[in-house]
Amino acid sequence: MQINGTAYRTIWPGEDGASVEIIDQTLLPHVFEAAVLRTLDDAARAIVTMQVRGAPLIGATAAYGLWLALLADPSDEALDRAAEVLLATRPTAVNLRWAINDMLARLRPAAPDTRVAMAKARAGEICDEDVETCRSIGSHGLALIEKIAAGKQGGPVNILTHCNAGWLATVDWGTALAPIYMAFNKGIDVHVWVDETRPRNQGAALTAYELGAHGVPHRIIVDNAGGHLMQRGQVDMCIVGTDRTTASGDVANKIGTYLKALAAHDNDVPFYVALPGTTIDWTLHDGRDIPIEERGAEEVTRMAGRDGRGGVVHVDIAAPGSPAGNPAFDVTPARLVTGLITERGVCAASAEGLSGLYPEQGR
Ligand SMILES: CSC[C@@H](O)[C@@H](O)C(=O)COP(=O)(O)O
Repeated sequence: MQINGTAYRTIWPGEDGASVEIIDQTLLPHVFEAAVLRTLDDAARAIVTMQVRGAPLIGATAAYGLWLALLADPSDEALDRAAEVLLATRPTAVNLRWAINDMLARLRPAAPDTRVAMAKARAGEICDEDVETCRSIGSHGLALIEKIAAGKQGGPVNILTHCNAGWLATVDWGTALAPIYMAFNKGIDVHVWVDETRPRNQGAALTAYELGAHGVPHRIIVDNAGGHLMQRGQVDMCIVGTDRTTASGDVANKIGTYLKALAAHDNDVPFYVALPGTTIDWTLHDGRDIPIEERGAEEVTRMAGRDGRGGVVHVDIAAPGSPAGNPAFDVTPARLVTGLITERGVCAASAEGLSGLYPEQGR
């Protein structure tokens, strides 16, 4: 996607041949700046501190993290240790495990002296594949938006999204936002309701930033506004991303997604989830088995922002001394999901729907 006329991906190999660059998402929307990762620890830290975030991008960063580890030490032991370190960074997004397993399956049989080049090449391929996958998700989701647009008596197609599942959460295009970008590019009148997505505000900070940079009409709303807007007929469809989808179509996504799905169900608003095949955990059938990340209480009790001079400020918003809980994801049961938008097409959120699109997984 373009920022100020320049096309960017969210991650790319450095020109020195020994580093990886990322867009530092902890500085957005105020500062657009790249950060340089030179070591395994840099890559792991970037995932833990959420300089990079979003399920597909976490996977891509882990793949490059393995390459950085091998640059320092291409031995079997170093490879296994690096995989362990990266796997421990965040628990919910299964793309992390997918990318690490994909890399290990190719790198373990290789001789240490060929591993480094192989690792860099495969990490690059994972990124390229992610871009094409998201582009396909966009085309399949576009057809759904077009259908809704055709059935409307004028006015924009109002789409509600939660958290950030745009190009910043992937290598490019995004998952939930890819269909929206394609609809906008095609001249369809779209308007996006952007859930602010407390406590880290990925909606207000990142989704709004992306949509604004691309010129897509949008409005930021507080997380609790969605149900009200749906009751008033002001939401035509919801599209969200996911960090892990079970083989039966239960969907883990940013905390608050489940409540939006309940409100959508109650108001007959279609609720779609966009995902690449790498986000499906074929080993799980019950969404209650998905590990849910518990994050620090300070994300709930304090708000971070910028003052007029661009400095970071933290403001305490909670009663001093009150404890806080911070589950980062929730699970929306398949029965509340209208359809899954994948790179292979749209299917029902069910075991039958998913195995129909990915028959090789059943073998
Ligand atoms: C295409 S990304 C899908 C999800 O990863 C996204 O919706 C989300 O919940 C991101 O959570 P985050 O905690 O910001 O990594």
